[in-house]
Amino acid sequence: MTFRLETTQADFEAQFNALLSAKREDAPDVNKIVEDILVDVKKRGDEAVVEYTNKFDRMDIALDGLAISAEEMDIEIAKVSDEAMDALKVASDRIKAFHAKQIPEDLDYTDEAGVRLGYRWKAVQAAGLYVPGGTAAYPSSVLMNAIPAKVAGVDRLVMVVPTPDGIINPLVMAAARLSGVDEIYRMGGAQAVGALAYGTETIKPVDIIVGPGNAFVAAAKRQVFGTVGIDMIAGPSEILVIADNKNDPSWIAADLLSQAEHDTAAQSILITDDADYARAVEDAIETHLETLPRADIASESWEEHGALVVVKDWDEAVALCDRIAPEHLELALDNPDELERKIRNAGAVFMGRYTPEAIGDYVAGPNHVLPTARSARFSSGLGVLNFMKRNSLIQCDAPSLNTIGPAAVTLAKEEGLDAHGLSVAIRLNVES
Ligand SMILES: NC(=O)c1ccc[n+]([C@@H]2O[C@H](COP(=O)([O-])OP(=O)(O)OC[C@H]3O[C@@H](n4cnc5c(N)ncnc54)[C@H](O)[C@@H]3O)[C@@H](O)[C@H]2O)c1
Ligand SMILES: N[C@H](CO)Cc1c[nH]c[nH+]1
Ligand SMILES: [Zn+2]
Repeated sequence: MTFRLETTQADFEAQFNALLSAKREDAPDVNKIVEDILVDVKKRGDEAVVEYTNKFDRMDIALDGLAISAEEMDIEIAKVSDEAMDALKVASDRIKAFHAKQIPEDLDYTDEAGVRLGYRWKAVQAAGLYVPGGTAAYPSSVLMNAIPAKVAGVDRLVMVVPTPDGIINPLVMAAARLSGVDEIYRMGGAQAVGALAYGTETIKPVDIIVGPGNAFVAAAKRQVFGTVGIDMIAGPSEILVIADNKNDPSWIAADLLSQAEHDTAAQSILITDDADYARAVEDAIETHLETLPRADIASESWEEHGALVVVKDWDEAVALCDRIAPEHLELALDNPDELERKIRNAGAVFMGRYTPEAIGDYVAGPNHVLPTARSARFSSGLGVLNFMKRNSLIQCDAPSLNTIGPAAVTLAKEEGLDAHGLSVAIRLNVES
C-alpha cells in the first residue's frame, strides 16, 4: 500500500523510518548469484558470458557473437527517424556543453621553501559503460555515460548493453556513435560487468566501470570494485516532489509517475503541506495510470514504494528530504531557491513549477546518472571527474631539499626506516 503519512500523526517517526528502510528490490540471493557468475566469467571468459547472455536475455549467439559490428550499427542507425536523430543531437550538444565546464584545472606552484608542488589531471585509459536494457532501452543513458568520458579524454570507451531476444535498439546505437563509443558488446547483467572487469578472449579489461543497472548489475559492480574503479551504485530510480497546492495535481502526478514507470522497485514520494492536495495528486495518478503504457510497472512501484507525506511547514519538508536523500528532488514552489539553500542531500534538484525531472533525464545537460538509495548523502552524479584522476607532482632542487630534507630524515629514523632516511640524507648539502 502506498504510504500516506502526516507528520502530526503519533506514529509518524516509526512509519517514516519504515518507509526509509523498506527493501525495494525483491532479490534476496543476488549477491550469491552474482558472485557465482563473476567467478565463472573470470574462469571461462567468453564461453561463460555467451552462456549467461543466451540464458538471461533469451538469445542464441555463438561464441564469437558478442561484439556488435560497425555494419550492424549502420543497419540499426538507418532505422532512426530524422526527428529522433535531431532530438538526440540536441541532447548530446547540451550534455557536452555542460560537461565541458567540468574539466578541472591542474595545480602547479612553488612554495616558500622553494619546492614545486601540484597535480595534473589525467583521464583513465579505458572505461566500460554499462547501458541498462532489461525492461527499457536507454539511448539517453548512453549519452550521459559516454560524453563525460570523452570530454575527460578516455582513450578507449567500451559499451555493454543487453539486447533481450536479440533486439538491438537503433537509437542506442545512434547515441553510441554520436558520442564516440569505440567498442560495443551485446551483454548485460553481472556477466557483462565481469567481462569488463576481468577481460575475456573478446574484450580487453577496462580501468573503470560506470553506469546504472538493476540489482544484479549493482551487486556485480560492488564485487569487482578494487579490480576496477566504479562510479557509484545507481539503482532503481527515485523522485521526491515537494509541492504546494498551487500546482496542477495532474502535473505533479505525471512527475511522480515518470520515475515510477522505470521499475517496480522505483520510488516516488510527494511532500506537501495540504492533505486535500495530496489526495488530489493521488486521484490524478490513478487517472494517468488508465492510459500509460507502462502502467503495470508504474502502479506496482507506486503501490509498493510510493508515499504521500503531509507536513506542517516547509522546514519539516527540508528535514525529511535530507533523510530521504533522493536521487531527484523537484521543488514545485514559488521560491525554490529559498528551500534549496537549506537542503543538503539530493542528487539533482529541479527548481520551480516548469522544471519537470524528465527534462534532466534527457536534455537539460547535467548528468542523469545520480546516486540512489540514500547515497546522495555522500556522493554526486556522474561527471567528467569520474573518468579522471590526479597525479601529484613534487619537485625539489638542492636548496629546497636542504630546507625540508632534514625533517624527513628525522621522521624516517623515528619510523625505523633507514633506507628512507639515507635516500634523503645522501642528497643533502650537495653542490648543485
Ligand atoms: N540511476 C540512473 O541513472 C538510471 C538510468 C536508467 C535506468 N536506471 C535503472 O536501471 C535499471 C535497469 O534495469 P533493467 O533490469 O531494465 O536492465 P539491466 O540492463 O540493468 O539488467 C538486465 C540484465 O539483468 C540480468 N538479469 C536479469 N534477471 C536475472 C537473474 N534472474 N539472474 C541473473 N541475472 C539476471 C540479465 O543479465 C539482464 O541482461 C532500472 O532499475 C532503472 O530504474 C537507472
Ligand atoms: N530517470 C533515470 C535516472 O533515474 C534516467 C532516465 C533515462 N531515461 C529516462 N530516464
Ligand atoms: Zn527517468
